Amino acid sequence: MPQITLSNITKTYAGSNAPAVRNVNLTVEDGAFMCVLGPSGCGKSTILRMISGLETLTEGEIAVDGRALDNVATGQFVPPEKRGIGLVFQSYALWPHMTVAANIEFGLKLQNMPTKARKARVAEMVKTLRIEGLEDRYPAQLSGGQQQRVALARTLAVTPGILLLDEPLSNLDATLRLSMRAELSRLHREFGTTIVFVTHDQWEAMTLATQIAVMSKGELQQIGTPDDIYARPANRFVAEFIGNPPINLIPASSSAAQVLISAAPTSLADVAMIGLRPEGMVLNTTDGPGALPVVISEILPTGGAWMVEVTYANGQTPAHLTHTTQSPPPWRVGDAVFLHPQPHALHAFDHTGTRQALPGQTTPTQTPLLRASAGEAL
Ligand SMILES: Nc1ncnc2c1ncn2[C@@H]1O[C@H](COP(=O)(O)OP(=O)(O)OP(=O)(O)O)[C@@H](O)[C@H]1O
Repeated sequence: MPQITLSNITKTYAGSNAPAVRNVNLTVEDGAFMCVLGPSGCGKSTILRMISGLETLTEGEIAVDGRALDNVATGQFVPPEKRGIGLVFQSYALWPHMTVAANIEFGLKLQNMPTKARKARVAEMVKTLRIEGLEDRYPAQLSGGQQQRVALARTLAVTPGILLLDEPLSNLDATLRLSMRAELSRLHREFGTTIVFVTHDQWEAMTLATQIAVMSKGELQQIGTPDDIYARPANRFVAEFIGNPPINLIPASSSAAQVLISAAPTSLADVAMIGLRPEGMVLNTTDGPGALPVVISEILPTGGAWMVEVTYANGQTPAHLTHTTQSPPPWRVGDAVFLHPQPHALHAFDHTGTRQALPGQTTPTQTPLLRASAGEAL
């Protein structure tokens, strides 16, 4: 299956003075499930549309297995229909006047596949996508989730080496999203297709991706495995964007940060902000190195888990932190306890927002890109 390479790609739409995508370098390895993740308007769909050929580049090159599909310098441009790329958008764009079977068969007819082979392929896709019994219905007679499956079946029927998915699950309810996620994962395993999946949903990206590319304001912030992105965020933007509830951030100059970091022998000279993941701390009644004396200010059950808000009031500026736990907290609002940070859950960020590895921590496997502009994005 193919590898996709984006080299220094920039896109500035006509009439706009700021690029929607700026100087992005990204390699999607053969057989990868790459999620492009970021807030609305950060340029995710633009990247996908450029890979598909629906948008042209302003600068740079997109290549598949070393063959340029779009190269601004040489003027090379392969039209979308010649790229061998399947595309599924948020709106499924099924042909309304064709039945489910005819929709799936459509691309195979264009490929001049003989009738018998075509029918067999449609039957295979219907089975794979679990839409048996719906073959003779029209799109208007299907639920959103069924339409979604038909759109995927139609795209996968022509066995594209590359599959581009733009928020394909966003119109589905929570239960259907969950089962479609599992289905996408299964399809990726079965077909080995190289997938680029655009989403603003961090949970979707964390559960599906083999690699995640996090974007902000048209720029790539970090590329890594879900674990890299969560445990070793390259900068403050990534640390804050990933994680729910979000990471606790405390100015390094505050006395709360000084206490928390005292267990990790390090100089805070270059550090502007300390981050602590909500699940990366223990509350108990024992003092110790790095333990922060706090008071429980709120306990919120969230169904099988609890959010515990705590306040540290000893310094000049009080610090409010959120803790999450899977066990029922034995505390009551107003109880005084000690907060013990777990070393792996503590993060330090410098004045540009770039993460500084603390003693015993590693730096991200693939670092970022555009250090200065990552700072700008904060
Ligand atoms: N055809 C266009 N002409 C001009 N500007 C555009 C066009 N398409 C997108 N943009 C702008 O480019 C930027 C990136 O848009 P894009 O659709 O790639 O973002 P996105 O991350 O996919 O957002 P969303 O999650 O909301 O779909 C936005 O500021 C958007 O307004």
